[in-house]
Amino acid sequence: MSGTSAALQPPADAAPPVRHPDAPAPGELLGAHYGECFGCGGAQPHGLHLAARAGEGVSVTAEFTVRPAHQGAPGLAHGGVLATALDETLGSLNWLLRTIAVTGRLETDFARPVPVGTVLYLEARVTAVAGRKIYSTATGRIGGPEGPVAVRADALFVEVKVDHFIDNGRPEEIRAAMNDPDQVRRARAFEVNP
Ligand SMILES: CCCCCCCCCC(=O)SCCNC(=O)CCNC(=O)[C@H](O)C(C)(C)COP(=O)(O)OP(=O)(O)OC[C@H]1O[C@@H](n2cnc3c(N)ncnc32)[C@H](O)[C@@H]1OP(=O)(O)O
Repeated sequence: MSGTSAALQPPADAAPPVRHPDAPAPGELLGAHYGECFGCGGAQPHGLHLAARAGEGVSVTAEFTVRPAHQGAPGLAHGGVLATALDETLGSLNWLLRTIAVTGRLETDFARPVPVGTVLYLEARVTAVAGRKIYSTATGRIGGPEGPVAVRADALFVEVKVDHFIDNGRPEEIRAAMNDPDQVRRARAFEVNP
């Protein structure tokens, strides 16, 4: 069973997404937006270490290998971890729009169990943009990039200013991020979005 709630239906005045002219080229790895991110950061030992790659248009692909630390039931991936993989992949679409945005709503279908050791092949694309609202959709396949869909999600991301993180994040991590030139460069690249 699957379906999307009314909150995830783009309004009539929504526009197709526009790939930013400075977006990474199709095939290019996007890299982590933050080293400590549970979804994509390299500094989280039990994180997903999800590596997203730019696709055509406003789309990305990503792979995530389910490890023992990601279990829910014995030998199976935890549903929340799979939702995280979808959320992170959908979030990485914002690199192609050059927009800072956070997940407002995420609706997930779990269609097949995903065993430990499985590579989840994720694919996401933006479907529409309406003001600050970014509508997107993602699938996660198993057995190969063309394999059966195990999980899927529809999401609404909401554009925010960089102050969203500065005002709400724990001061220790904000201070450390602001003292990291690479982190500041990544944030600035998004902030000057025309
Ligand atoms: C540097 C790059 C960083 C990328 C990080 C990616 C990491 C992976 C993605 C994540 O996991 S992000 C972390 C999880 N998400 C959050 O922590 C967000 C927490 N929520 C908020 O901070 C606010 O609720 C939010 C910024 C989403 C919205 O608050 P605002 O006060 O800015 O906006 P507002 O409430 O006015 O809503 C703006 C529009 O979005 C709509 N909206 C907001 N939340 C919604 C919702 N949950 N469902 C449906 N619609 C929603 C809202 O109805 C409205 O529509 P209209 O413009 O048509 O009136």
